[in-house]
Amino acid sequence: IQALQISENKIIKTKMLSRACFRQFSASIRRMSSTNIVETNIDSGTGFATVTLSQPPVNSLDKNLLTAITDRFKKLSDDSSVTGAILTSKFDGKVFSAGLNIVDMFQKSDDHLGEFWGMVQEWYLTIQGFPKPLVSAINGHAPTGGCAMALMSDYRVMVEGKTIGLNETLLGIVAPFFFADLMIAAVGRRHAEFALNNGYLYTSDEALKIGLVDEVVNLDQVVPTALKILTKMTKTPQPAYQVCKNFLRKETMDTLRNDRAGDIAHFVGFVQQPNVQKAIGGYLQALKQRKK
Ligand SMILES: CCCCCCCCCCCC/C=C/CC(=O)SCCNC(=O)CCNC(=O)[C@H](O)C(C)(C)COP(=O)(O)OP(=O)(O)OC[C@H]1O[C@@H](n2cnc3c(N)ncnc32)[C@H](O)[C@@H]1OP(=O)(O)O
Repeated sequence: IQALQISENKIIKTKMLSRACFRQFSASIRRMSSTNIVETNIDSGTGFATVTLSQPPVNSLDKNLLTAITDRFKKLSDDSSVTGAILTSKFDGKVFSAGLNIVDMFQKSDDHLGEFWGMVQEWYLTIQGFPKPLVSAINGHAPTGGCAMALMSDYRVMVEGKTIGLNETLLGIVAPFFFADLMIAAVGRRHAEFALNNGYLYTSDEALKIGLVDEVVNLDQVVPTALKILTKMTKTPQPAYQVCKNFLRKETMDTLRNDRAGDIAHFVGFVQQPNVQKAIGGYLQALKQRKK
């Protein structure tokens, strides 16, 4: 009987302990009501939000994902309990993001293209204007728009052995001016001209050499390294951080804000050209056939 009582007490203690652990865990990690394509967890101890892009197969930025990311960052901006954020991908070791969804630019009406580009503008203005420290944990390939999204963060930690770059010209399209300015801000005009004109995709190590990313680490160190630097960045007095970030980024953002309709018209006119459509169609086909 005594033995039974002891083991029952042990069970009760174990249950109490696991409940306490659960309470502690749920108190420290808050899961934001996320869409399943953008998962967000907030650590209530540090106030760090981890935003994980989770749209299979490659996080291509279609209308749904652009809207979900934009909404998420707007909420994180407004949430005073959030001190900073990490942007990463669920498909670690594979793809951070494959950039804008090419299907959204192929054989579409002017209205579809216009709406799509309006969402691209909003996505750019929201992440680039995110007032808190933002670190990209680039845990896979980041071509074109995936690279642009990483460039919108304040620090980039990349996994070894993958590729990153604004390689639009290889598709027969041209990176918009606000992508180009992101590259110029990171690597300077000389490297940016070479990178954009030639649609150059950099390996992680090459990207580190020109300053396109700030650190290259192995896969299991990507997020921990991003957290370490975010901890440092959030120690800077935040009103000063925000004012400084806004001041440094304002000019290009204002150029876009002041003529969003003109920029949309420019995009639609450019993409609807028969030779551009032909190039996009050929590229899409090549992507599909790569696997065969
Ligand atoms: C007069 C002068 C005016 C100048 C004006 C300028 C105005 C603006 C002009 C227009 C600007 C447009 C800007 C565009 C920016 C972009 O972001 S374009 C996006 C380009 N993206 C890419 O090139 C990346 C392509 N993808 C890849 O390289 C690879 O998929 C990968 C390395 C990311 C991953 O490789 P892997 O893991 O092997 O996966 P895959 O088998 O290749 O792909 C799986 C699946 O996804 C499809 N897919 C891949 N990427 C995209 C994409 N970006 N969009 C849509 N779909 C994509 C791929 O086809 C596979 O589909 P299936 O499974 O075969 O169906």
